[in-house]
Amino acid sequence: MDALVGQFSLTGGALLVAILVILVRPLILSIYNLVGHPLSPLPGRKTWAASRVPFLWALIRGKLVHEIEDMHRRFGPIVRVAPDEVAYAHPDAWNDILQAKAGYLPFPKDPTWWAPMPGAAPGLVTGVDHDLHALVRRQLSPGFTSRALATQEGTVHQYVDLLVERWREAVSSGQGEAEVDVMRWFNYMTFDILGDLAFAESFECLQRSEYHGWISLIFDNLKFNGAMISARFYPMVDSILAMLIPASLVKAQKAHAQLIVDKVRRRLDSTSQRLDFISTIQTNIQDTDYKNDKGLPLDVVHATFSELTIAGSETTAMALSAALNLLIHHVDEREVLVREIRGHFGSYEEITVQSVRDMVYMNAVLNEVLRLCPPVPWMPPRKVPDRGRMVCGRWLPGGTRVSITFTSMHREPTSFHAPSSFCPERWLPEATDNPDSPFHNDKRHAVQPFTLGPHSCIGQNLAWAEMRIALAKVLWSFDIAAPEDEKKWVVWESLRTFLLIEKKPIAVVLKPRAD
Ligand code: HEM
Repeated sequence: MDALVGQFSLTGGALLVAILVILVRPLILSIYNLVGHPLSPLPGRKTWAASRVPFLWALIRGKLVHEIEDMHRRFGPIVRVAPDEVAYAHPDAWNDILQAKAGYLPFPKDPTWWAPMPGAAPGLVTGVDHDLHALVRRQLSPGFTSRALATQEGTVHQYVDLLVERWREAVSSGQGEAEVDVMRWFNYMTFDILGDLAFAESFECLQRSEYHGWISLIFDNLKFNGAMISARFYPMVDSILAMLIPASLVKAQKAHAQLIVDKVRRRLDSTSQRLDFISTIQTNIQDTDYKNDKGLPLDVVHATFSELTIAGSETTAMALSAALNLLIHHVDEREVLVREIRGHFGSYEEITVQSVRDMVYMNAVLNEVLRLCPPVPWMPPRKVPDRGRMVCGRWLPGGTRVSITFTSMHREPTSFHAPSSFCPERWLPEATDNPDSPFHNDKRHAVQPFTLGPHSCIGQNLAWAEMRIALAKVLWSFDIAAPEDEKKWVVWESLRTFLLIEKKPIAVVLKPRAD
């Protein structure tokens, strides 16, 4: 009996200790985070400073960028958003975090956010190792130069023309007008272009007027991927979540990984001489350890091309969808742009990469679209190197996470006049050159939708070419308007954001141009 009582009290004692550890440890940690942590003096919401939980909860609900923007408006351009993380809406942060400085490398990517899923190989985006990233980037870069773009231009026209043709068909079968979901159609177009330039075979979305299964899987799992990454902060939750992944999803993911492997193999086996994304690395692919060899391991190539397919399609489609969504509701700006496009060209065929490049108002519109609706909503954290560094004039200890939400940076009231309004004129020479313009003092360099430094967007030349050509050809061909039913109108700011922005139909009414 005594032994039984002893055993009970031993078990009870152990339980008590366990409860104390589970409950009291986080409490003590939260108090330390609030009053004793080196980041304690920074402004922000106390609940977010005390624990990582509110941050992750906001991410899982798709509200992270909205909540952080709200904090910036209340507390200023530098806020503490988690016990060990600071978010910036101050323009100096771009250079301080992302650019190399005398004797210093830029801040490395935080592996908690950026590293590949367990068992997966790293690629260009998930390559947190500096040497690996530099090697992949060096090998891919020749496929993204202006010279390469000149040879790739025909592919861009091919799919933009197919989009315009599909929309013409919709208008004629709709007796002179059609309502289309431009989000869906621009995604068809950009994925087809990317597929062609990366693998020499399109995803055939425009031909079939539907998403390829590979793309649907990515879009359907936006929320899930955010949750998976959030779980990395809590190893126990991470392991449990890994066990809860439905077998059907694991199977679908494997099949889709295999699809990229097959596409890469077919492209490598072909004798094509064109300058696309793979041709420049074709001779350097090796099945060896990259540290001891100049070649790229094949699994790194697979991971890179999988990442490239998403990074190079979804983003440009988002920008174009946002552009039309703004233009259907801003009649004056739309009329100026349409006049510029229709006055500039004698025919549809005259629209080329070269001829659209210097269109002043179109560039102003697109810059303003990228400022208000950045396709990549959030730059997940970089980490301050071990010995600590200055960011925006303040010392941060090594290991601090630093991040930037583009919408907060791009709408910071201390950087922009009328920060939340659609004003393409802020980008025109009249604003930059004339001290009387209300936009003269705008900090335009705060707008960096492609970021800066060695990890900045490798595809920005192509993105600009696609955006300008597609916008010019669509507005050359059609008059556009908002649907009459206001329930179909989309407020961009209300879209949820996981790691990417959620896809919602953006309805636009198309008619053949009247003039
Ligand atoms: C409007 C369209 C686009 C926007 C706004 C955009 C934006 C971005 C941003 C913000 C990054 C992350 C940079 C960082 O972590 O510092 C990025 C990276 C990247 N983008 Fe884009 N992008 C666009 C289009 C494209 C296109 C068309 C391609 C390729 C065809 C592309 C390929 C990539 C790749 C491969 C990376 C990773 C680069 C690296 O880590 O070295 N993007 N992009």
